[in-house]
Amino acid sequence: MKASEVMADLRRRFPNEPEYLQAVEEVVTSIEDVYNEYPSFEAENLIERLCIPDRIFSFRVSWVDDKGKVHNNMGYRIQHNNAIGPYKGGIRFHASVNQSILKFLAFEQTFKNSLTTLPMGGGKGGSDFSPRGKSDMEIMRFCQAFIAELWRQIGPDTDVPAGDIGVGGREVGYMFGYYKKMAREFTGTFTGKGLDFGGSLIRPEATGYGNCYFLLNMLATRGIDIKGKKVAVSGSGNVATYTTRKLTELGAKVVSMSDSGGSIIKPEGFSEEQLDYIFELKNYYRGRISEVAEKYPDVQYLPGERPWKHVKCDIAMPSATQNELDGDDAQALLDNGVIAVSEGANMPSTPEAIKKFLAAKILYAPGKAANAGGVAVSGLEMAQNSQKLSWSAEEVDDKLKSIMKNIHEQCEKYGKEEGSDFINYVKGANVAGFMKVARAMMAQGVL
Ligand SMILES: NC(=O)C1=CN([C@@H]2O[C@H](COP(=O)(O)OP(=O)(O)OC[C@H]3O[C@@H](n4cnc5c(N)ncnc54)[C@H](OP(=O)(O)O)[C@@H]3O)[C@@H](O)[C@H]2O)C=CC1
Ligand SMILES: O=C(O)CCC(=O)C(=O)O
Repeated sequence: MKASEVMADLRRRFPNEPEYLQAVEEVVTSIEDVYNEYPSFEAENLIERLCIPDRIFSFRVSWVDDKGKVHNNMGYRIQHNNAIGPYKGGIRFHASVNQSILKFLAFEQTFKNSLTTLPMGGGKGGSDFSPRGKSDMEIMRFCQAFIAELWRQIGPDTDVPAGDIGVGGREVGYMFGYYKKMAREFTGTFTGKGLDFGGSLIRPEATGYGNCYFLLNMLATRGIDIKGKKVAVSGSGNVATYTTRKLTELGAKVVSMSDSGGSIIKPEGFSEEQLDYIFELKNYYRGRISEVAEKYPDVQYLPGERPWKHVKCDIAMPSATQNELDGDDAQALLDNGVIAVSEGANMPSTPEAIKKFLAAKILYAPGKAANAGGVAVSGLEMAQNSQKLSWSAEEVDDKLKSIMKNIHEQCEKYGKEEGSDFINYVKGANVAGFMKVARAMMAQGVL
């Protein structure tokens, strides 16, 4: 295959799906050489079958708000690839959700899940419904209406959803409850469930903690200690807040956080009290990040800004959303001496930013490797559910550490540049993730 021809064809067929095309281009470009070493791949047009999702469900979700007004949102589930296990991936509720965004996420998820070494295929779903400002009853009615449409397409061995932006424990609980009622079964069809009904210890922490474990593995390749390092984090949701918890435990200093309204910065690092306040504000009270600066005068709020250009840091961990760090942001980080970028979010760096990080040969980990801890612990939750057992927090955390170490090793194996010590984690993650899925697809015939 020629990556440029594959992309030209996909651009012609899916012209209005920029995020999907962006995610696919990165992968096809990185795997082009290895793909061409296996003529049987091309003979079975594997690349096209891998890039185009197995199927897409889209549907209207009608629900009634607290005042009796009827709203209609769009709902989707993308079942991308199940060569190595049931479709698996989160559900996103955010006003910006569309088919292109979910197709990029489902595509990325396929390679990420492969990297975990657990038997999970790739999928993603969601809705353009925004949970912000909605009451618990409105959220519940929306989740029930969403699952009323989707429940027939998912199941413990078919497709296992979980959380993502705008979907946390509360939403998973409502969706699981309604699924259970419709399907008349109590199985592990969702992960990220409450601990009282089949959830796994460490699942809420897993994406943020896993990213820190991956970062430690990267820093170790250059003999760098994380203690005292300044870390710019973006976002203030599930991934970002557990990232800052682990960073603090490891002795690093968090110098920024953000939400869709703007960023907060503190060049010498937030205190533990401030980070605890942010954790509660965002996870329990659903407040705005600007409130932190109102409470603490030594914290600066920058409305409408992303943190990257505004505060010096050694390490950046973008943990909010896609394309939140562009070429100019990357240049500012590099000018300020950044040594590592480890992505908590999915595809937060634009292609221009990635090019700059790779050219500067800093430690740069793409989301599909660095944030795989979340779905990995989801895979462990599925294993516990099918065994009807719960493992201790220590056992799950140990498994998470060893999965992240293994992902790092796979990236090193496929991404180390010849004649140098530099590891191209983008290439490493894409090739390693691809090879396992490709072998499984070849063994199963043209489907
Ligand atoms: N949850 C998980 O287990 C995993 C999540 N991820 C990825 O991590 C990222 C964060 O997810 P998660 O923490 O779960 O989601 P949350 O909903 O818990 O938090 C999302 C955070 O990002 C901010 N944000 C969302 N959209 C935008 C936007 N368009 N511009 C600026 N800020 C935005 C939100 O701000 P606000 O509060 O204003 O909306 C919030 O601070 C996503 O890319 C997700 O796909 C990856 C692997 C696993
Ligand atoms: O836990 C999961 O199934 C999915 C997590 C997720 O959405 C992701 O890895 O992007």
